[in-house]
Amino acid sequence: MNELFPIFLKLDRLNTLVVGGGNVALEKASALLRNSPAAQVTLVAPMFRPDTLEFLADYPQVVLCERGFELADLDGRDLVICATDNRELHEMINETCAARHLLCNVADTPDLCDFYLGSIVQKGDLKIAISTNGKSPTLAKRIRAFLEDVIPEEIQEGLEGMEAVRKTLKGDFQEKIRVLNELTKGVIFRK
Ligand SMILES: C[C@@]1(CC(=O)O)c2cc3[nH]c(cc4nc(cc5[nH]c(cc(n2)[C@H]1CCC(=O)O)[C@@](C)(CC(=O)O)[C@@H]5CCC(=O)O)C(CC(=O)O)=C4CCC(=O)O)c(CCC(=O)O)c3CC(=O)O
Ligand SMILES: NC(=O)C1=CN([C@@H]2O[C@H](COP(=O)(O)OP(=O)(O)OC[C@H]3O[C@@H](n4cnc5c(N)ncnc54)[C@H](O)[C@@H]3O)[C@@H](O)[C@H]2O)C=CC1
Repeated sequence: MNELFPIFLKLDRLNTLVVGGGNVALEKASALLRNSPAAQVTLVAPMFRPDTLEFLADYPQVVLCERGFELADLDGRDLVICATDNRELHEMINETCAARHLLCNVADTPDLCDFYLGSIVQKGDLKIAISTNGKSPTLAKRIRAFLEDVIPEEIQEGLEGMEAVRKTLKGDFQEKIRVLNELTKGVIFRK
């Protein structure tokens, strides 16, 4: 059983630190910023790869610190993602995060993670996060591609229509639920 609890974070209101500036850091930073383009992200690393710098150039709010990690880098953070090639550093950061009640993800090291990143399907306002409980990120990627394929682009019109109806419904909560259930009965996934 997958016991992970999924939530959807507002990364523009949180402060995220990515430790590292190489390939894996780019993967994690792009997962953050493609989902939340206004995410407040700081990266710290003595070396940033050109691909990383090129990607981050589109996000002017992102802060880069070109030096090794320092403990003070954890001050004021909400989330920390470790993506260097230094396992001991990751262990130290992970322990410090635990002591400070900071949520920490260590790329490719499930044992040191408080949370995992998921595979994300995006269609307008619809977002689906997929987790395989760490069993197979590759299978998660395949499932994402499948869902991207089968969910129609028109889902956005459906969502906007429902939002409009929802705003017009006044009064009794139970009645509201009844009307909304009725309206969505025949939508896409007919049983
Ligand atoms: C536990 C977790 C922790 C975390 O990193 O958050 C984790 C752990 C590990 N990943 C590894 C490898 C790969 N990861 C990917 C890809 C993704 N990995 C992601 C998440 C997660 N990866 C979390 C679990 C998510 C879940 O439950 O499903 C995704 C979904 C999200 C993201 O990272 O943005 C993103 C797909 C995004 C997309 O495209 O949809 C690929 C495929 C590829 O790149 O093509 C490979 C190579 C092939 C393979 O191994 O499958 C290894 C072995 C490293 C080694 O061999 O050294 C470990 C460590 C281990 O398993 O022990
Ligand atoms: N590239 C990949 O897709 C995969 C990588 N890995 C492993 O993940 C690790 C990272 O891989 P890459 O990102 O490709 O390496 P990389 O060499 O591209 O990046 C490593 C980054 O860590 C930074 N770093 C090193 N010491 C630091 C410190 N004290 N403080 C802050 N930053 C520091 C470096 O400056 C660099 O930016 C490696 O151990 C690699 O074996 C595992 C599976 C796949």
